Amino acid sequence: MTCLIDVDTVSKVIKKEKIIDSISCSFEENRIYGLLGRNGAGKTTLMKMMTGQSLPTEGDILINGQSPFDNPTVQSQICFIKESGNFKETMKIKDIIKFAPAYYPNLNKDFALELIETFKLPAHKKVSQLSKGMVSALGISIGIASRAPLTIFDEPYIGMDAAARQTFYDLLLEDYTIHPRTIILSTHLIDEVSNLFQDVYLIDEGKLTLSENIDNLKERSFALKGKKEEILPLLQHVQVLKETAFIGEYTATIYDKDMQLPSLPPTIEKKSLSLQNLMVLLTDQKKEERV
Ligand SMILES: Nc1ncnc2c1ncn2[C@@H]1O[C@H](COP(=O)(O)OP(=O)(O)OP(=O)(O)O)[C@@H](O)[C@H]1O
Repeated sequence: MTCLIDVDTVSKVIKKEKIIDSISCSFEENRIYGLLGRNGAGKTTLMKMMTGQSLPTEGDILINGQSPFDNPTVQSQICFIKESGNFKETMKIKDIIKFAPAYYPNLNKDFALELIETFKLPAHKKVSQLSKGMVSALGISIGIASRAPLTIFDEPYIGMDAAARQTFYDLLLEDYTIHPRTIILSTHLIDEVSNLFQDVYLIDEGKLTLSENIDNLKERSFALKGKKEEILPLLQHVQVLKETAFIGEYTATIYDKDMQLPSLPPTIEKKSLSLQNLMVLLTDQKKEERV
């Protein structure tokens, strides 16, 4: 697998505040990444640096070995769809599609028009005349049709209803299967999209606190339910995220990163954890007291 993006000890200071704190990670070619984290964690700030919209204060970001900043060759390989402000308000949808290949050389105009129709967008209307959900659907249509080797969506579906969001996920996956590319999706609707992700990166207060393959994450995070005296001795080498006790029944929610948990007796019930719950627990500032 070829590395597309190399983020090397990157920090970003804005107005004397360290927003990104020494992040190192890489993004491989043709994989789908979930970039997750709480509000204000630093996801957009990192994506702006990866797309060359701002420079790191320290460290380097390279796309195929080159800095994306002020680099039209690299920029032409990137499509970054933000939660708003992607298009000029005065432009009509049909003109946005007409001129889009100038920015995204791989964009397939016919496919873009097909997507516009799928989302029932009025091609003759200006962006300023569209509803919030329609503007988001326009961004998503351009993002998918761009077929850019690096396509980044930052919370792209503000105002879109559940059915339209599902259409987005289905179309993205369908087109990715035929035209693989690196896709990074930042979202708070984690469970809705978790099936799309191949890898998950979690940012917490500017630091990269987790980078893991989705199958590993699913396999290694769960809740154990049973008698406290039976469960406690098993928790020596795992990360305990939460403990609860209710009428003699004890539950420990754990992340067993290094697969250290011994085999379980039949008296202990093992329940899987949703990705959303895992992310909430991993970023929970008020760590639960032992019960
Ligand atoms: N131009 C700026 N001036 C001052 N602070 C900024 C600026 N841009 C970002 N920040 C701060 O950086 C932090 C991270 O912001 P960022 O937008 O990267 O978070 P995020 O993880 O994308 O959040 P969300 O999920 O809410 O979109 C926040 O505390 C934000 O206030």
